[in-house]
Amino acid sequence: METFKRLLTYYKYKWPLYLTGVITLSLSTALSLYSPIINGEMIDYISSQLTQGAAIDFGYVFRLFGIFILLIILSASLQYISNYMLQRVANYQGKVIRDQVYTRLQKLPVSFFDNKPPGQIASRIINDTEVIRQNFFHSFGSQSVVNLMYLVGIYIAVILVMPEFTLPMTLLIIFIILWQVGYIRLTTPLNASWREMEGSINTQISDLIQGVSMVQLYHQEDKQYQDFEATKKEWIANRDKSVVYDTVLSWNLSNFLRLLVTLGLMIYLGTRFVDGVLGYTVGTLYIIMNYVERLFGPIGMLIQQIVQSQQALAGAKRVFEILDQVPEDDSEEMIEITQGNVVFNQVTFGYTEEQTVLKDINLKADKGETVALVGHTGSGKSSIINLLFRFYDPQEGDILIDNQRIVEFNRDSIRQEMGIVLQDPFLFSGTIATNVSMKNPAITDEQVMDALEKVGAKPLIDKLAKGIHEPVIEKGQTLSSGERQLISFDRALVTDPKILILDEATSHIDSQTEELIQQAINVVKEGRTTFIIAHRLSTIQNADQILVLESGVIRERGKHSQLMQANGIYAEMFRMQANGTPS
Ligand SMILES: Nc1ncnc2c1ncn2[C@@H]1O[C@H](COP(=O)(O)OP(=O)(O)OP(=O)(O)O)[C@@H](O)[C@H]1O
Repeated sequence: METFKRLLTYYKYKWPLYLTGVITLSLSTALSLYSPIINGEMIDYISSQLTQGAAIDFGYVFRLFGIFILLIILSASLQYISNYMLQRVANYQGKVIRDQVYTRLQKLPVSFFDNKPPGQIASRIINDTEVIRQNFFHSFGSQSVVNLMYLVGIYIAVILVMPEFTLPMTLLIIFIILWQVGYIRLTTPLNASWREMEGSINTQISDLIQGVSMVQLYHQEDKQYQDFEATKKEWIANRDKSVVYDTVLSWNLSNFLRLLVTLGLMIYLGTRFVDGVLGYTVGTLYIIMNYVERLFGPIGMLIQQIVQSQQALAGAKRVFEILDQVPEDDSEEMIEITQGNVVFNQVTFGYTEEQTVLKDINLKADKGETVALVGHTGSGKSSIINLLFRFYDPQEGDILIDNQRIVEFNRDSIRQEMGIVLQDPFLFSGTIATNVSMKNPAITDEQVMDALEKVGAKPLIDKLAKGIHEPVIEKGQTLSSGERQLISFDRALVTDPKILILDEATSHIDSQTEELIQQAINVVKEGRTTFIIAHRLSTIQNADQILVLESGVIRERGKHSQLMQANGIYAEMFRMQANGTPS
């Protein structure tokens, strides 16, 4: 009920248009329901004239017929206009809810996305919001209003024409409502698990698309297909069950009731024959039969719409789960970074309470210095950077930039002064230029080009037909990983950050590109505080400090020569790499 009420609050958007749509629709319904009365009058007039042997006034008949046609045309036109208005409202409401989910996702802490498959989240934005738009705002919010009006209109009309029908009709409607409650109770859990399964299917497909090369490389096709098949089977079983409920309980019910009511009406009329004379005119009979016939259409559709609204409610629950996530509370205070001096003071951190990932980290990196973070996989190198970016905050200790505790400052203002080059840089759809400038209008093409030249990427641009305006497709898969890195160096350079993070910038590339990239690193490092996460120790021999991490603790620190002299973990890693054994 909470979810339902919350969806209703979306009617605050475009409510004047919605109201106009509903009023136009009421008019259309009233006209449509009035038309059989005109027909009934025409039938009664003709039959009474015929039985009395009197002449038929065709002018009168045509007038009635004309009114009937006019009513039908007017009603259909008004219905078209109201549909248009209500559909527009539904589209707008759908857009609002989609925007809300999207902007909320952007503001959520990075930790929200830990352990959440991207497919599941994408499914909430795309599928669930679409089901809400279609099944609730459009189908339930507007179409069911049409049907409800029809129903109420017919109810009132029948009471006026044949008052003795009030009780049976009321009982009929109560019966349908009770039937619905039972039906909804049966199908709600089914619909909820159906939406979950859709999310799971999305995840599997997006995993396949993103990791297709790995799947083929490791011959995982069959295994992946089996997993997909299992989810699909569950999905089909769920849908089959739902189809059984739908067919047995909804449409068939309405057909069954239609037969029952027509039969009841016939029996009742049979009892009304007194001395071979029926107490109603032929016109009244026509009106009653017409209304009874029309009654079932809206009931059937209303049932469908209630069913569909259940699917929308299941989707809405999942969407509201995201909307209810509390965005990170962020300080309004903007940090001012002029130097980029970084200090970690007794920092202890874990992603979860149970696991400490970094313990008592102390480090100091001044402007222009290069600090290399070294350690086996999982030792905590990236976690240090995550803390510096304020993707997470430490449980203990302080991180300072230019002597300011970063937890006290606005996250964006901190990140604005940081540049990052990842080992497998993420390129967005767009062009090379937009990937460098990150769509910042303040950055001109000349600046982009200038930065590209500085990092030695000019030859790459020269060979592209459209230069820096060459489209980037499929996350840059048409470029080599070295080329992607050069672009991301450029991205880092053009924003002129005070602090630079290079994440394994020299892995996975041939020696020629490595040289190019090494030169690019030297250019972008100039005058900035630089953190390098490197596995290839040969590239960090000139670093001002090398910190050797092991299980979240800094075990060794110093320059390359000092660490080699100490003959500890670093020296062993270095020797192993020099001998060609991976660390
Ligand atoms: N988002 C996360 N949620 C929970 N645990 C995490 C998360 N990210 C990393 N960890 C854990 O924290 C520890 C340190 O990981 P981190 O990524 O900092 O290591 P790393 O030294 O950068 O490793 P690599 O060289 O493989 O990138 C690991 O045990 C890892 O499993």
